[in-house]
Amino acid sequence: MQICIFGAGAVGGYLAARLARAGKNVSLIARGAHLQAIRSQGLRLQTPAEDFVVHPTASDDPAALGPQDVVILSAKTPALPGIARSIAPLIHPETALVFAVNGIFWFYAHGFRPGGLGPDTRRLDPDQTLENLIGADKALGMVIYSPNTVVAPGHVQNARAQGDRFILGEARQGAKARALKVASALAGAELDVRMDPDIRRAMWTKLTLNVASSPICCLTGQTAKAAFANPEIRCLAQGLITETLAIARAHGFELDIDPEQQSSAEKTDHKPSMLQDLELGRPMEIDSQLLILKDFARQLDQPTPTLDIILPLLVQRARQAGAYPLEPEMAGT
Ligand SMILES: NC(=O)C1=CN([C@@H]2O[C@H](COP(=O)(O)OP(=O)(O)OC[C@H]3O[C@@H](n4cnc5c(N)ncnc54)[C@H](OP(=O)(O)O)[C@@H]3O)[C@@H](O)[C@H]2O)C=CC1
Ligand SMILES: CC(C)(CO)C(=O)C(=O)O
Repeated sequence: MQICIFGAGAVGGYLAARLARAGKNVSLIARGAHLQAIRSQGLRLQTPAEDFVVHPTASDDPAALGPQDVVILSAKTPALPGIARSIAPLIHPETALVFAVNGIFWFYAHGFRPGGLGPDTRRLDPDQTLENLIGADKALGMVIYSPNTVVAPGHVQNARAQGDRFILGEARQGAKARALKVASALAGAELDVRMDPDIRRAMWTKLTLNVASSPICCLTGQTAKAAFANPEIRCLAQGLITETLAIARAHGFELDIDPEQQSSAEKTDHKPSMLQDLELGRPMEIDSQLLILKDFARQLDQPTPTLDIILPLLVQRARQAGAYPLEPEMAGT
């Protein structure tokens, strides 16, 4: 099985390091100083429990790697259309394309109409680049519980001693052939990969973490552990989680999540990936993690009073850092 990690940054680097150490046939698409470092010194993964270096093949040119059985795309969502435009050399008719990202998957609405009403997901693939160049039939989603940071070129740090896990499911409701193939490709690499035929439910569950930690950590400049130690901020986090649970419920997903417990779930000193992007002035996932929630809510006339306060502040902060476009966002904030 040929596995390629496209976007071998924090999460992709974590996966690539574990797969390479297990002797899997894994290659990476990376770029810039990170690529140079991986080529010259290898890819280093440091966790609270271990620290090791692997030497997988790495390139910035998909044509140099050729067709793959599994491609894991683990870049920030604003980068996905650009990746789709360059990915053709990695794909053969049976390739499984795994979107290992936070937020609402771009393929969310594909073939899925709870209650007959399909949510409007245009914000996630506005030019339909992903739909046209990849297509939901080949796509899988991966929900990630693994806090990682690229701390220097070629060097990924993981903040959790144990408990990292990756949930995998196909975009197409009821399909499982590709998911089985990916799970078997990833097996035996010290990765806790679980298959879930209802990947949208797993996605909503994870989003109830990001909906609070992403904006609050960006606005405070702190980790979730530090920011949520303040009871008033924890209360704000619970408001965001409660609104997200209501949106999920209205769209057909009743989640058994207690906002109070969920707002205390983050116990590591990890800076959320959105805060990492803000600090580096890199495109932030505000559309796919947050603004899309307002689209979903508006479609069913649901109020989102807490999101309505937080999101304009976050967008303003992101624009000031050059990490979000200046033009008005599609559905306003
Ligand atoms: N980091 C974390 O702890 C977690 C992240 N996630 C989610 O996982 C996904 C990936 O996040 P994360 O790993 O943090 O992201 P990173 O930014 O660390 O890594 C993405 C990598 O993709 C590279 N990339 C982007 N576009 C291209 C391209 N066209 N060609 C080559 N390389 C490219 C980036 O390069 P460059 O830097 O040059 O742009 C970067 O190295 C996100 O959806 C995030 O929300 C989920 C759980 C935890
Ligand atoms: C690990 C976690 C949950 C932290 O918020 C995350 O998803 C991220 O960093 O984007």
